[in-house]
Amino acid sequence: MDSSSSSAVIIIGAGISGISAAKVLADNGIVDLLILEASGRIGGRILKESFGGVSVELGAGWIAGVGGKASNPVWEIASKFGLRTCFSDYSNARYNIYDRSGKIFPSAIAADSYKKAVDSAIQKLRDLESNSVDDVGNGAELHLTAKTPIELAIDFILHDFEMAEVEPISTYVDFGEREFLVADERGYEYLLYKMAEDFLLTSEGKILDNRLKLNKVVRELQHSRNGVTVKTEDGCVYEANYVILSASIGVLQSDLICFRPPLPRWKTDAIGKCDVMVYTKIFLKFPYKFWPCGTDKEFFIYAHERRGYYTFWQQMENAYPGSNILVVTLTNGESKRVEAQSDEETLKEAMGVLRDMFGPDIPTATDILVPRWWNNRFQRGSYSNYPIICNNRVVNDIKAPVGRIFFTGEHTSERFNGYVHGIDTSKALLEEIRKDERENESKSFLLEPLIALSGSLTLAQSDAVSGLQKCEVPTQLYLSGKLGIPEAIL
Ligand SMILES: Cc1cc2nc3c(=O)[nH]c(=O)nc-3n(C[C@H](O)[C@H](O)[C@H](O)COP(=O)(O)OP(=O)(O)OC[C@H]3O[C@@H](n4cnc5c(N)ncnc54)[C@H](O)[C@@H]3O)c2cc1C
Repeated sequence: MDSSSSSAVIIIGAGISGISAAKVLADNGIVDLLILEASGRIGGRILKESFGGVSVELGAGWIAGVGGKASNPVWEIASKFGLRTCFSDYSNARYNIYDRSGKIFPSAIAADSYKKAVDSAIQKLRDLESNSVDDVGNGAELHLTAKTPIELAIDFILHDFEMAEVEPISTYVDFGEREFLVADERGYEYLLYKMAEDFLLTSEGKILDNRLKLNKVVRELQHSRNGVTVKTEDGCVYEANYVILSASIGVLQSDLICFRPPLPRWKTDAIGKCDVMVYTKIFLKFPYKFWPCGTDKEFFIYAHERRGYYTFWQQMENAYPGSNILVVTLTNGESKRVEAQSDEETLKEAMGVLRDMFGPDIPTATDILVPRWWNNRFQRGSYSNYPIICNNRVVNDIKAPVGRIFFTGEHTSERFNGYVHGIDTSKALLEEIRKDERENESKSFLLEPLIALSGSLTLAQSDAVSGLQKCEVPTQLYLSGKLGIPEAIL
């Protein structure tokens, strides 16, 4: 067991943001780091699992935003390491909408319903914008008028899926409107291992570096102007000058990590304002295909009077020919409901829906996989869901440091929250450390006579001397926009 080891920086969480933060620090010569990860692996919400003979992505599955003027950095890394991907064409989904008797809605009706839903949502969005309210809910306002099964189904795919027509999606705006599904046996997480290889000791695909500690659940962060003490569930204690916390917004909203002293009110208020989206991909394996195939049939939709009831389906034939796998996506309330029931019950419901669409004679799935992101105490949901018209202050407060604790993770990115890429990493901390070093150099020069004396002082007195090398400027100055991050903490 580690007892009270000390590092320059402790990074909590080894998802994409924790690993990229560590890489930025290491690339800049800060190698005295420690990564504490609660689970037994790196990757966080980038997670593959073997299912039905192939590798499926339970978390992030798509590289969203490709083909535009600017290059998507995740796409660049994926291309560099030869990750196998498959283009996803959502544009036909609206022409594959099934009613409960298995009939496909005529394309004219589907197109018309789709246009009406988009127009009405855009109009409502404009109304909300012109009301200049600070924070406007998470989309519920946009879909109040959907009533019939087809309207509800379209509404679900417009809002619970990102189909660019309604809310401008920053990944599309910045990087292009194409999306590629990762279909690689090594998984999306392979990119993380390749990133880690650059700065951690690895051998044959395994990370051997003892600066990465798995199964270390951080339960307490005790912080002061001098540093941070990190306590883990197994009773270990680690000291650091700084901490970077990459736990998800759902975890920050839970009581998993206790802060001593508690986080200030502006911080907890901001954390509380961000909604958590639950997004669940349920995988079903069949003995043979009974659904129509082809590139224009990759996605299909089930129109039911209950919004989001097994609405959005994807067949995996384009990604993995011959795999005979279907994926259905549930969100929020439906996700939580399904997480709480047995997989047998979920299988029964899903088969009921498939039999509505394809008739009573289709075979029952031989296997089912139901991820449980909501009930995972290291995730508590799938990704952050900021209000549609959001005062930037909320995101800024969520990412602002508190003393020596810095925050990173998808929820701290103004433009790309909810996605794998664009995550703010440790550049702010890096500047802070550099500044700290410069200040310490000049201050220790000035304090040399005092420090020389400290040999004859009591412990408390010498602490006070080292305390003289620090000064505190309220983090609120950072928040008021008067200071940048480094100035705010020093
Ligand atoms: C179902 C699903 C589908 C998605 N689809 C896409 C997609 O198609 N495209 C896309 O770009 N993005 C997608 N995302 C979002 C994407 O996965 C995330 O934005 C991204 O992976 C978040 O990375 P992160 O490092 O910020 O957080 P995480 O990956 O959650 O990393 C945080 C890490 O912190 C650890 N941790 C938490 N608490 C503690 C603690 N107390 N002590 C120590 N460690 C702790 C966790 O175990 C975790 O490993 C999806 C996510 C989900 C769940």
